Amino acid sequence: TEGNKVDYPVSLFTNFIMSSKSLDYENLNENVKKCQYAVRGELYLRASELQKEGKKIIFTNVGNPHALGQKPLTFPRQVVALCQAPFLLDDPNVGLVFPADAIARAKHYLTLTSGGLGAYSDSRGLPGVRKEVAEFIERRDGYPSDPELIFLTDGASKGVMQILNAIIRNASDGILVPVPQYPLYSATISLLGGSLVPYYLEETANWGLDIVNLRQSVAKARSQGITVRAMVIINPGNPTGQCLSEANLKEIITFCYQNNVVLLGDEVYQQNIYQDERPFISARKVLMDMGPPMSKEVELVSFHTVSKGYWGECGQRGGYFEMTNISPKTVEEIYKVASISLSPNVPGQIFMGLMVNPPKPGDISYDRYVRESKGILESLRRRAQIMTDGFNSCRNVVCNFTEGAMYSFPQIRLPPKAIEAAKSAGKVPDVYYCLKLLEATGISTVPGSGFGQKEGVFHLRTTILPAEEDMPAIMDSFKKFNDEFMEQYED
Ligand SMILES: Cc1ncc(COP(=O)(O)O)c(CN[C@@H]2CONC2=O)c1O
Repeated sequence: TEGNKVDYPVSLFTNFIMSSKSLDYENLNENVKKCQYAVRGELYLRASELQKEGKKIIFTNVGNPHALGQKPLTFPRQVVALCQAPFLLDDPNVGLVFPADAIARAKHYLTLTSGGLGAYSDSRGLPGVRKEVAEFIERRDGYPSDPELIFLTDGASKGVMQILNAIIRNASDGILVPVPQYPLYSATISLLGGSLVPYYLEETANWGLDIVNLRQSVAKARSQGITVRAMVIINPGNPTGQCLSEANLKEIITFCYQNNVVLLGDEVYQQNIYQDERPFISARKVLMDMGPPMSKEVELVSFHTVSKGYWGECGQRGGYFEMTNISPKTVEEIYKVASISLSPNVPGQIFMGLMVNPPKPGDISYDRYVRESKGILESLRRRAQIMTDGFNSCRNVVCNFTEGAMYSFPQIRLPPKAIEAAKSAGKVPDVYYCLKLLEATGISTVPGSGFGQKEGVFHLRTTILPAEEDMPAIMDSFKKFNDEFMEQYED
């Protein structure tokens, strides 16, 4: 060296400049590159670009009620506000702004935490809130529930990922997923290097589950060397909105018992029911009703969230999963992995506690809570009907009624010339159609191909969340676009 100048061999720099960087795309985990999540995919990105260019966009791609104007329920926000700012509780005028039951509830939750909302909780969540969830399940199903088998999570998504992570060992492990499916499942299975085993819902049977198709899917997977380990049900369905009947659930539980498959019951839309023929019944209740051996043998994990229902508190990231007939050693392992992330977010946990244990008759806040929640649910039911009727008024569109959840999933019959045009544009037909819809009307949807669908059949998914007063105009705008599209491409 001369003085303090260090002469490095040129090869070192050459290597440095020539070799790609660790986080360059080509060096990424292949499973990361493989996974897809259409709900915030190409259409959403294009809609965001158009919004930046000043176009008015109606983001009906995500089940995100507050982003579309739904007001939060008052009581939970009062309680969590006081929990977030406990110094307000010391203000002599607090009772002038907050109702006594909200004040009392906030004080209760603060005693459950170990130092307020800023402190980590147990990795499974606050025991006091897990107890509230267990009591909710007992009231709902009529069977005891153990708080020790309930883990609170940052939204149901994280719970689903934790459980799939525990199940999937390698590419030979198959997970049965309903198609059309919510792409949290396909994306997570890809990310974890497992195999998705599709079972097709029958659109002409109101997206009913066909047990024969289920058995065929399993047989095909096994012939390919796949071990089917778990079965996902989404009830009510996303994107399809169907509600499973008690008979369906009995068939599914029997199937899981006969095939030694763990049932993953995604029940995040259990509050979102828009018809009376098939009210929500939990997989756990049906399992317990069936009695031994199944009620003792069939492994079940049930998921719930504060993001849906008439709460719509998506951003609070509150969720839980409950484990039934899962071996204690496995529960410990799942707890061990949960502890890596230290703690689910505490405000989200409190929202979960409030959702499963809302104001009761006689409470000061009860009337307002019932008025607000009933109002939201009744409006969602009306919007589901407006949207279904709007789609079915178009000659090339057929749409099953949204029995539950918060989506409409119409089938769009595309003429050959449109399919040709899509091909020339290098797009999947329903992506092409949804992009044209977006450009013409600002309505941002998700193409059916993002959820999986039968070959040669095309759909789009939209939510029933736009404000009720805007719904007729939105459906008129859709109908106008669709009629013009068909004029252009129909033979
Ligand atoms: C069936 C299903 N399970 C789980 C989740 C995740 O919920 P968390 O918010 O609790 O993680 C969603 C969210 N639905 C997405 C979000 O909005 N639109 C959708 O399709 C869902 O539809």
